[in-house]
Amino acid sequence: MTTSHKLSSHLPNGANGAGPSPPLTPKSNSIPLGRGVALARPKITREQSLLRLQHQLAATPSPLGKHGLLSRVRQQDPELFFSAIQADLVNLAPIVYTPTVGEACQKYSHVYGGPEGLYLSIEDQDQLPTILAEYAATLKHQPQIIVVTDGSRILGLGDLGLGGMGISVGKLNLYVAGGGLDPSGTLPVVLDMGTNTESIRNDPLYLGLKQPRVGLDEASVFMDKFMSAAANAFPNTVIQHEDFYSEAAFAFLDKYQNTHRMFNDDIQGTGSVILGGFIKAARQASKASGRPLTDHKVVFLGGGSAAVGVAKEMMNFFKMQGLSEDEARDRFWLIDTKGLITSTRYDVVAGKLASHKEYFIRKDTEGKEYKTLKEVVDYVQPTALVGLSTTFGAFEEDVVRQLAETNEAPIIFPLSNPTSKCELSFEDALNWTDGRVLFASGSPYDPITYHGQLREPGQGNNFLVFPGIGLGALASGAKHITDEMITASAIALSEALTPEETEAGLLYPRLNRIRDVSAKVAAGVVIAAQKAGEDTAEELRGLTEEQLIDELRKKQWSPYVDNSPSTTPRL
Ligand SMILES: O=C([O-])CC(=O)C(=O)O
Ligand SMILES: [Mg+2]
Repeated sequence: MTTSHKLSSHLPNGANGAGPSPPLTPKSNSIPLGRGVALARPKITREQSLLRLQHQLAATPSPLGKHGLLSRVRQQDPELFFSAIQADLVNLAPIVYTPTVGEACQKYSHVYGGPEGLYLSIEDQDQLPTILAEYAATLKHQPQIIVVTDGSRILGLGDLGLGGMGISVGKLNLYVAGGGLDPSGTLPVVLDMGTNTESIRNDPLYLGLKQPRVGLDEASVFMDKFMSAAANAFPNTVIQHEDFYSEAAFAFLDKYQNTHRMFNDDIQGTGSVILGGFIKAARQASKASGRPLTDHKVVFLGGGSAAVGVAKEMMNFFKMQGLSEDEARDRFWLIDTKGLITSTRYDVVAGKLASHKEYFIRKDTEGKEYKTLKEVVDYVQPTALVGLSTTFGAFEEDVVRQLAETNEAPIIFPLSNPTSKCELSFEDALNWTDGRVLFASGSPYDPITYHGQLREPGQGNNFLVFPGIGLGALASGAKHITDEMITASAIALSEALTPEETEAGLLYPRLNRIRDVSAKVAAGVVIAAQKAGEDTAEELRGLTEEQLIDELRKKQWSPYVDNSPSTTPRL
């Protein structure tokens, strides 16, 4: 076997990526270490450090520049980093997370500023147990959440190979900022199996394997080795799968869901957050139209892992209204790149449809094919349109206007990320529906004053649930993350809005309450784990939802507060 790196090349400096790095030590030709050195440094308060960082951010014009600045701060001083994020989450989430994190992944090898987690190459797959055991031995605190990607489908930006590390780091930042996880309990991982993006392979600065991505069979062998090495080295960890291409995402979820404590954020996290938003939107729309909740019809543009995952999760809405599984499935129409997925379409007849889409094949189209979104909307007359197509502007004016003609309150969720892939902007959505739209996008849009009224867009991004799912699984000591736990996270999210937020017509709680929201979602997950008999945390049994939320809230980590694991059990 060829080994391109030494073992140590997998290991980040000091602790893990988001965890504390060792203090900077002076080089040998500078003043030697000692009390005198400390006295000879400027005396800086935390407030000054934070203020300086805020000034530097304000003076850095580009979002990517701000992202780079914050990444460097996170590596040197995580408490300062997280205090800055907590002080201004609404403005900084789009910098450390979607949409800017997408650009950071695209340019990862160019802006690389040092290791941020574990970079595991398929060439070293047989050494994974050693690599992870050695890594575990360097840590003071074991990781609690691992986010792992193979970089094969980063947001809607395609195969970015090793650059996918950026998304693992970004997700874990929100686990800390939004969920209250201790940063020393986070471990970002990228599995490098090559990349199918030629321009990346040809880039002299590219840090990953310069070879085409291995096929699913080889990837599965590597994945097996990773999952078992990770479970052995870190037995209490929750593993979040992120941004694997659809086929791999479904295959791995299917394989590990019942054997490991894991979930797939794109299939299940996105599914949950959209179910949560749809529960609110469908109620509002039915109130406006007077039509029953079971009458909603949902057209999806997109047939990837997120689309199928979301549609399956949204079926729970109809089941909650008493529909059977078949009746619930019947409320969905999925369109992929070849049009509406029907039983008579040529690739379906030829048995060439990707297996994850089979569940949603329409059998009632009587041999007719519907190629475009417009044709499908004409045919179905839906009440809701969901976009997971990664096609910018795909919800065109005529389609949106038509939806507005047949619905008092049209539900439109253009969910593709980042903003450069979004199907419809908030502004167009308002203008083309006379302001009647119930809107949620995956990436953030600013509020807009429409006809004198301030309108706030929903952001149906999985960050509203994945920290709660991970923390709930962790706190309950659940052996696995069941479908019921995922659905519970969606229901908890839909119940997390304050009366004022509901009154303002919001579909999701405001981001500045993310810590409360994550605790509420996590409590829902804990209760579902207890009901399913999956939990092992006996001390949480018998607590009410309110008591659970209190417990979880108390354990949330904050910068500069000594809630280290030695004194307080961590989440
Ligand atoms: O990262 C995000 O913003 C949401 C997500 O998982 C994706 O788009 O793949
Ligand atoms: Mg994702």
